[in-house]
Amino acid sequence: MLFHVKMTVKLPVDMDPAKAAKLKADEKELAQRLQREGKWRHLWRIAGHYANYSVFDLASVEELHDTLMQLPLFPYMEIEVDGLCRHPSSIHEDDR
Ligand SMILES: O=C(O)C[C@H]1C=CC(=O)O1
Repeated sequence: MLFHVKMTVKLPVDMDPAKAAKLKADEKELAQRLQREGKWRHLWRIAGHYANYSVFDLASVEELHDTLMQLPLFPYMEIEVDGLCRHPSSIHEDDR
């Protein structure tokens, strides 16, 4: 199942810079592992915002929920999710 996810990161302005740096490093490590596993298919920065548009390819809504909750930055994110399905006019057979 494909999911389009918008993540907007809102770190507290008074967060300890070392704590913020650790959270970002841990987030990057997990994000790159999930990309290597084929679960996090796209990761795009939204220009001008500390936010991203992502596409996840996961087995279920439960797996999406668990994956998002594992993200180190999860407590500091606003997350919007849309489920995706194949468009009847799409010419790309590998769209799922
Ligand atoms: O920077 C972000 O958009 C937040 C988050 C998503 C992946 C990652 O490495 O950090």
